[in-house]
Amino acid sequence: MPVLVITGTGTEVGKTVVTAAVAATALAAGRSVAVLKAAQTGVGPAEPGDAAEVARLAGPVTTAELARYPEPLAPATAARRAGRAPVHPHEVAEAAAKLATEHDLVLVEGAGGLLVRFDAAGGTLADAARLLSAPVLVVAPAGLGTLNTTELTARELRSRGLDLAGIVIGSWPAAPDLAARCNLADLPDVAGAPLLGSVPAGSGALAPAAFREAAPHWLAPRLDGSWDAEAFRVREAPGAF
Ligand SMILES: Nc1ncnc2c1ncn2[C@@H]1O[C@H](COP(=O)(O)OP(=O)(O)OP(=O)(O)O)[C@@H](O)[C@H]1O
Ligand SMILES: C[C@H](N)[C@H](N)CCCCCC(=O)O
Ligand SMILES: [Mg+2]
Repeated sequence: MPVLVITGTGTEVGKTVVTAAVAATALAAGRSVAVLKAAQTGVGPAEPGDAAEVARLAGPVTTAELARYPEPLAPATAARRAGRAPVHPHEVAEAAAKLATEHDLVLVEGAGGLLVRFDAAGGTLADAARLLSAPVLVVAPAGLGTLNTTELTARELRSRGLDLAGIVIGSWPAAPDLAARCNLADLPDVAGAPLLGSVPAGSGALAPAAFREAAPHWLAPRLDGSWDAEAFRVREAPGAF
């Protein structure tokens, strides 16, 4: 199934920008793309959400959002406080599977990190990935502190039998410090999965045409949307790093 679940080590790590880069790369390779934001929090009804931001940066993708809660909180908390129905993992999986029948690639962006709760029963994006048997891409920051949160995320994925496709650095600094430079060797090691790319800091502010032109160069070829589940199981590090 052409579904890639995009999670991160936390919130504000660049999941949306990475999702846009993967979408732009797949579009440039001639593939049709859908972007599903499982639950959007912290955005008002008339404001663009993450899926709209992906479309703005990447180009013509189908966008979908299962629920929107205005308070900038975990989806389960925001739903409870709003007195509204939460989004359950099976609904995320069903929506992604439906989009997958009509698109070459479906990108599912979570909210915050992997174990952020979507419903009162503790359902998470990991549960949706499991229902979909979809590989998971982990977006991580560069710098001191990322090794621990990346390894925790990778271990949790593995303990659930999920396929960790690889790591992408969400915002690679123009002047990387010692810790960031060392991350290039250490992140794949602690994650047990390849570093599949890095998006330069500030890329989210590029003009869409410049973003679309540059995005394929930030990612390993396997993220062009032509991958299949088998290809993603290959664990060699990309030459670009
Ligand atoms: N490579 C980048 N270039 C420019 N801005 C970036 C980049 N990465 C992250 N940002 C900025 O950092 C902030 C967080 O990024 P982003 O919205 O992608 O986070 P997220 O991981 O998707 O968070 P959420 O959990 O809210 O979905 C945004 O303001 C975004 O513009
Ligand atoms: C509001 C924010 N930008 C995200 N949409 C939601 C992040 C939830 C994080 C919850 C947590 O880990 O404490
Ligand atoms: Mg986001």
